[in-house]
Amino acid sequence: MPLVTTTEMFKKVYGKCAVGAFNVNNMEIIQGIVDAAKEENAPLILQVSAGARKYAKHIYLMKLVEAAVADTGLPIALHLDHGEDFEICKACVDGGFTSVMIDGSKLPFAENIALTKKVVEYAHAKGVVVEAELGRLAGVEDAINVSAKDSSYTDPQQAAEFVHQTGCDSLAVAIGTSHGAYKFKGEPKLDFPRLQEITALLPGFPLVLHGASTVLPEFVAKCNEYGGELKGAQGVPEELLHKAGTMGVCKINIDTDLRLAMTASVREHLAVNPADFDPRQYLKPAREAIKNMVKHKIKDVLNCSNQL
Ligand SMILES: O=C(CO)COP(=O)(O)O
Ligand SMILES: O=C[C@H](O)COP(=O)(O)O
Ligand SMILES: [Zn+2]
Ligand SMILES: [Zn+2]
Repeated sequence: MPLVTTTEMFKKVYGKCAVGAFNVNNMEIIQGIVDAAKEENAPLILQVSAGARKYAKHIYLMKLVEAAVADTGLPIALHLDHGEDFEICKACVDGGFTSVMIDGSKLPFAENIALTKKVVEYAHAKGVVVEAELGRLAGVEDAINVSAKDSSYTDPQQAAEFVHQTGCDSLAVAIGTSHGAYKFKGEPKLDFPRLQEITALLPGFPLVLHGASTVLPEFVAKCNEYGGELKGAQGVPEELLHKAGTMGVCKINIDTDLRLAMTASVREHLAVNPADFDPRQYLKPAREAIKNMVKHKIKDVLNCSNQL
């Protein structure tokens, strides 16, 4: 089984649930994630950021992901996360990725369209699919006023126009999520009426939610218990993610929860076993922590077990 694109996965899950897209940076992270997906018989997207490519190198990540496919037999999509220009998208298309994101969300509307279109033309000619982004995932504060929200959240009419003009295969939307471990100051909220409007204007079209980690309290607590300093960390509640998965969101991006699971495990292990110095002693439980967390996401939050 070669790497696959997301086209068939998204068709299969549309309106029912979302596929988990997990950021990968090294072998233990990849192994923890794919072992979980294998046990859940779930579709899977592994994504690589520009930072991950720089840290681990394209070829190492590529070979590790190919090894994961050979080892598990799972249909896995390999995706570039937040490609910021044509060149990095081209490098990933040419380098064996099956999906790329061109993130022109910081550009004016017309420039975002032009850049996305250019990437779509190049990628589609090589059988690679393209995720684009419209709207800004700024940190959302409780007191955000309506006009600030209107200028940063995805405008439904613009979303429809953007998709028709660019020919992109999926679209990341801004409805209240943000990247990292500090997503909300007050009560976590997503703009579901806005999501509903976008879905109504783009029926059957796959939407993507970035910044969708839950920032699981058990990992935050464990980090803090063993010397960490994560004060006020808060993510997207699981039931909101589950709901988004029934409203046209087909891909849910998770990175922070992987980082927290791994760091909590390493901190605990080294605190409890101060004499240990073999990396395998602390990376093995860290890999296991990632696997258990990802299984929980797939099964209980995204609801995409057995969707192959
Ligand atoms: O959107 C993401 C990667 O593109 C990750 O979001 P989190 O920071 O919420 O995990
Ligand atoms: O959206 C960002 C992802 O969490 C990737 O983060 P990174 O750029 O630090 O690898
Ligand atoms: Zn973005
Ligand atoms: Zn993102």
